[in-house]
Amino acid sequence: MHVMKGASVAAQDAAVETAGPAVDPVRATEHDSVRDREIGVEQRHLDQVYRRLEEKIHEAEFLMNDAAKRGQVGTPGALAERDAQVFRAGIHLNRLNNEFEDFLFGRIDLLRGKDGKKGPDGAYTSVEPADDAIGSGSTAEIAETLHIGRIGVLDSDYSPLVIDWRAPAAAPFYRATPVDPGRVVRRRVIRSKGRRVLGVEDDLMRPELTASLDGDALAVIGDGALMAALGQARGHTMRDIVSSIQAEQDLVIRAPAASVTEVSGGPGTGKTAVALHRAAYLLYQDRRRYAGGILVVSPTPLLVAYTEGVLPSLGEEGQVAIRAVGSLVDGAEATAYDEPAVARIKGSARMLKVLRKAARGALEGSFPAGPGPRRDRDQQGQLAFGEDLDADGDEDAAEAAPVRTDLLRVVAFGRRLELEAGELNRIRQSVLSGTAPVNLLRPRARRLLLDALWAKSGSAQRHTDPELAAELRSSFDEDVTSEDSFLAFLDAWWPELTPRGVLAAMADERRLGRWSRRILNPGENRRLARSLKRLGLDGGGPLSVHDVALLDELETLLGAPPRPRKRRDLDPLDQLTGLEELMPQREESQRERAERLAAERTEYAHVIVDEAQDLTPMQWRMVGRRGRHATWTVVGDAAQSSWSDPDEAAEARDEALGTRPRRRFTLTVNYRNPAEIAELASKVLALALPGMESPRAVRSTGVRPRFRVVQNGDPAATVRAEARRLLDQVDGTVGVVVAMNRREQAARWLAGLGDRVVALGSLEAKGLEYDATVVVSPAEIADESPAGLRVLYVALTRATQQLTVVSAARDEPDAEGVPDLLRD
Ligand SMILES: Nc1ncnc2c1ncn2[C@@H]1O[C@H](COP(=O)(O)OP(=O)(O)OP(=O)(O)O)[C@@H](O)[C@H]1O
Repeated sequence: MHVMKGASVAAQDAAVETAGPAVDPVRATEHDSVRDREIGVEQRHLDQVYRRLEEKIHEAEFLMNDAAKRGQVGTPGALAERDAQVFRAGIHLNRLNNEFEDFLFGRIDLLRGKDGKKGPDGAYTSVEPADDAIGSGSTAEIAETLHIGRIGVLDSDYSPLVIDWRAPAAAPFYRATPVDPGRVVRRRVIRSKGRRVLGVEDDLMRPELTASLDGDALAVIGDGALMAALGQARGHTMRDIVSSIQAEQDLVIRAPAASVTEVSGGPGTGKTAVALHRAAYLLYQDRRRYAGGILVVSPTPLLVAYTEGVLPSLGEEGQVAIRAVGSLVDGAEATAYDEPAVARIKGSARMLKVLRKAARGALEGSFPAGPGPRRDRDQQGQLAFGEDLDADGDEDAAEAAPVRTDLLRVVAFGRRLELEAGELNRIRQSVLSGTAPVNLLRPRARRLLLDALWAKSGSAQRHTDPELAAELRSSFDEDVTSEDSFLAFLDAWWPELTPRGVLAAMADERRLGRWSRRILNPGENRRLARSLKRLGLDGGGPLSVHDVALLDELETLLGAPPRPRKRRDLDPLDQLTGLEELMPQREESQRERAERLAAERTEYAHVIVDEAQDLTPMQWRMVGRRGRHATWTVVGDAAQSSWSDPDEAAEARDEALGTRPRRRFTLTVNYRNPAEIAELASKVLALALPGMESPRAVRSTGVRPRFRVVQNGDPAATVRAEARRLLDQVDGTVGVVVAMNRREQAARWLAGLGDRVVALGSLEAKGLEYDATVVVSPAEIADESPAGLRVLYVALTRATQQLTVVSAARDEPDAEGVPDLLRD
């Protein structure tokens, strides 16, 4: 591997480890003994850390048992806190023993600081060295050594054995550079597995110094912890980057949480990794504030699955919800994609107007032959719309004959009273003239019906005494509302609408046409209606990813109908103290309760949007509703946007983020793609967004992308052969990226090749990475949608090692097989 940035002694070291005889044996032995000695030093430290952790767990367990024995010692809060401590300590030890390859991963050796102040973690706080820290002849003594790990551990004398990576004292581990070293002389990355230290890699931040530690010269072993991490084979899950976070990334991770943090950067610059590490950092910084939960919005379930393990590996679980944008609404797990033309309509801000009309229109007697939407509940309580109900009704409808909504007929005070279509319509319009959600207007509609019937009854004039008049009125209302015919009418005339029900009603092209007049053109109207047919008559069918934002909007427009309150015997103490909220429920543990609350949560304290460039205006509205009082971190790359109208989305984004001040960061280094692949991808970037700069690739492999041309029009054999070849070449995963409509075909092409290789539609490749990729027919991907070139750019930037481009005839490949789109 040829390293493009900084000098690599790692290559030499690798040679020592693997090539043996190629290196001078005497030097190699010396080198090895220094390395072994340094590994031994770190091993002793790690042993000490484990001893201390075990001690702490025993301490916590003892306290716990002791407290339990003595029953009522301490407040419930203190007991719960102790419980939580034992629980956390147990988790940590379990993890330390089993999961982590590198619980302790870093170390910095520092010069004496300007002042002698220590922070809460026991480390000196000064960033700059004391004026006399460097002696004559550039000699210096190491004054402080800090070990950095996934959690902080204090020794019994409160000296720091391990500093939490998120603590201020750990920042120099990430920030120090030879240009701006601060107090750091040597930065060491420690590789360990379980309780065993396997290796160390050092970077010298002040190579000009002759530094010593406890009288011995400071040893320097290898370098390139970053390069080692980047060269590793990729699996099906993302790894954390905690031991090699780079300075520009660290600035974002530790940015203050106020308002909005916006991060842009090209493919592979670590935006997703940075966003997840930031979530862990924020929780560490201010756990109380973020107890309100952190929501990470991810574009696809595949990316959710890919990134899900990162936070637990950083010691954080429970407070962070990573949700795909198609799963933000409870009960909706959408994975289907609409064709681009339909997605474009559903995502557009114009849909808001259509939905507003639909939400109200669904109520009106706009259905042929009088009857309104039939109330018909399935298990999920969804409203089903009768498709153009026949006025004659069904044969077997005798017991549930459709209720007329153009005439209300009741008997009250022994008199027959009627309201006719015109009057009913006037009442409805008057109720609807307000802006309140439709379902919440039902009580008002009911009241106006009663007013109109009361007026008809002529009873108002019977008493002049206001008290008697009021009494009479109230018994009139009781009389009317206890009549089945009135209740049945109200249910039919002002039914409780559900989002799915209204969406399903929009599948009728004529009806939708009325609601979308002058908003969508007839072609768009037809497409939209046709796509919603998938929901079925009862609205219970499968949703597309874009339907979910419409559902969420409808939920707001319709409003949750008022539910009758559950009666329960109130303990007067409950009301006085709110104890019910504070006390742990007996039948539910603290932890279960936390999980339940997290599941029920609809608003969050912090919202992180990954791949933000892809949110449509309607999706921005949906995400915005979940963070109305939140602080935000928004990461994305305009060059990778699969949304056709970036200006419209930017507007919706501004609306969601409001006027909160924004802090902007740009990441500039591509850690994923070797230079050879990045260079090829930049050709598409130049076509998609002329003038946009590509991020700088940090390494090069010397392996150029390969080009293959499909024979006889069927890509199966060519793609399969390439996938097989790449599986032999790399240790990790291989991704085959095709146009969306070839997804299923492509899975068949790869049948039997094992689970290291996967087929992906172009939109699904978003955010993911593989050791090697095969991109099939760039032209086909580019032609899929108005944003096709940007989608192709995403597809071409997924590989960490090797890339093969397979062209079909429409790609117009040249003699070398290079498709037209990728030529100079
Ligand atoms: N500091 C780092 N140390 C080690 N690996 C890193 C570092 N920064 C990023 N990486 C690796 O680079 C790859 C790309 O990171 P990530 O997926 O977060 O980038 P991204 O900017 O979100 O990319 P894209 O926009 O293409 O989705 C990942 O494998 C990540 O682990």
